[in-house]
Amino acid sequence: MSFPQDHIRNFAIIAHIDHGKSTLADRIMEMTSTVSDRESTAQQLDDLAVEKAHGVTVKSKAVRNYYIDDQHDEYQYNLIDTPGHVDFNYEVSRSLSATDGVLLVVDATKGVQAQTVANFRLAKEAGLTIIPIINKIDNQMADIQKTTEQLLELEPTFQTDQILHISAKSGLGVDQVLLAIRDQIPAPAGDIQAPLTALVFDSKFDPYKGVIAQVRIMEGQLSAQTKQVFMASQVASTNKEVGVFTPEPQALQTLRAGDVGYLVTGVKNPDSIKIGDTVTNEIMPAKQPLPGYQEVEPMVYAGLYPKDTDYKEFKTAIEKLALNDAAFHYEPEQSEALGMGFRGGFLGIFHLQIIRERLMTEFGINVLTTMPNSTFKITLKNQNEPVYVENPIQFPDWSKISLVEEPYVHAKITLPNEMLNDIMRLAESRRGILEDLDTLGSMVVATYLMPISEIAYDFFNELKSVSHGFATLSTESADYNYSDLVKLEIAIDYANIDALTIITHRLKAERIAQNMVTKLRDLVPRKLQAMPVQAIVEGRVIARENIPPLRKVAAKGTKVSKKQQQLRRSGQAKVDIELPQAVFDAILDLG
Ligand SMILES: Nc1nc2c(ncn2[C@@H]2O[C@H](COP(=O)(O)OP(=O)(O)OP(=O)(O)O)[C@@H](O)[C@H]2O)c(=O)[nH]1
Repeated sequence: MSFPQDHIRNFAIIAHIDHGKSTLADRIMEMTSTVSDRESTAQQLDDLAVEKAHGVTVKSKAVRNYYIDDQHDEYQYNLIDTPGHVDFNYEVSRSLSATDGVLLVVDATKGVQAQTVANFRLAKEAGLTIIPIINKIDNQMADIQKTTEQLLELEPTFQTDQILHISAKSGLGVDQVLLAIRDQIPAPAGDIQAPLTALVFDSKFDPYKGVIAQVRIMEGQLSAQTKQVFMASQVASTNKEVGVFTPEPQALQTLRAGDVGYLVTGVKNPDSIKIGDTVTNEIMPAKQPLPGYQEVEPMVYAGLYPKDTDYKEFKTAIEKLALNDAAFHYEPEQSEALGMGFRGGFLGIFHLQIIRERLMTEFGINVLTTMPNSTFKITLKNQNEPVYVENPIQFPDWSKISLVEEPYVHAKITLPNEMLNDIMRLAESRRGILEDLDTLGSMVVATYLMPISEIAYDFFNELKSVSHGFATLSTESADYNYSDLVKLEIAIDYANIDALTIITHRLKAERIAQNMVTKLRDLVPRKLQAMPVQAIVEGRVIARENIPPLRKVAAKGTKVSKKQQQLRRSGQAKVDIELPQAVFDAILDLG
């Protein structure tokens, strides 16, 4: 069924974590009879197994709903679900560009929180209509007045009587939300007769259908079985099907300007469709692509190695996963200790965990991940042009280096006023330099210049724990800056273990080295003879422990000769040492 544009609304729900976004989405789907009561299970939109396990929404999705208003007029409501975790901010902005307005949901028992502020800013920057909603008014702890004041501090142009009061749980007041969407969010613009431009805002790989893209049609129309071109990647194909999620996929003849839907691209290679690309018609192409999304740059890199899977199968899984996740980058890598694998690029540690779990749940592949690091910019003594290194193993010998720089970010931390001192201490311990301090009612936005490597490890979790979940973080890349970094290598039984090499700040090297050797002593599987674990920086052993032998009395003749030691160090004689994931996990905590 085709809808006139003025009967279409495209919107998203944004909120701080746990403020009730998914519950409201469920209720809207129920009340627009998209999903019948029978089908309704808790949190319809979170269908990836990982999302269930973490209780957060990882991938965006658009669902078409049909709303019949008080005048018995029928509207098409396209609801785009957005993720909540800070690592996925890029997905929020991407989903927002497919909408014309947002529902800003605030929990009445918690009030405006950090992610409320951060998401509000993203929506405002995108020029979207914002409908403020206070949720959980059924809860005894609800403080509607205070929450209203905080919303007015956030946006003085909000009118008190326009702020909606609801219980997403019981459905109370949600009818007013449906009316406000009709009355306040603008209908999509876009000429149906113009050449096609459609924005790809998400995509995934289906083993039977190939690449399926989610698109917002900006201009023109896209029909089933027509020839289309992806303007950035220059891939042309005849699509197999177009349609919408209701939330089950439902095929349609045509998607028109203003519609949000899916496109079975007819493309088999997961690599060739990029999120942010513009789809146009091959016969009547658009002159210009839409302004694309920002290329998402990884913040951290780590090695990914299959534990008991064939490399080819692993490679296919990685390719499919990357298609579904524009922020995940990868390239082949080889390690002496771990064999063939990939160097993955991620937005942060949480993103890395998600990828690891998705490989397990969606592909049944168990992977081992090495210590994450950021990119290093190194100027060598005899060269002018710097080299960029993403893998600690390729970090040059210290004697050849004249300057090491690492990427910094502007880290914007939004937090309640009274926590400022604690957060400042935390940021300074991570080499943060305060750049800006901005007050927004009861909240403060502190901006720090910080090395990505300091944020990549566990900064977000620490921030959460120091602020009891009240602070949020968003980052924007800054330039490279000088850092006194050193390469810390680990040798077990005199053999360098490449996968354990890390780059760290000189002032932290000794503490980290001592922690590493202590953990390795306990975690590396024992052998018949005792084995030394050494941490080496710039040719010097700075920490050492012994892995005890399996039995108290060492077998005779297992002592390693000086010559043998030398051969092992230079990699000419291999030692067979098993590295369980526990080793890498333990070292991850060292930050
Ligand atoms: N009392 C009450 N509880 C609610 C209401 N809305 C949501 N909740 C509860 O609040 C919790 C969080 O709700 P969700 O809908 O999962 O929150 P979310 O914002 O989608 O969370 P993320 O997906 O993790 O960002 C759940 O336990 C809900 O049952 C409400 O109106 N009243």
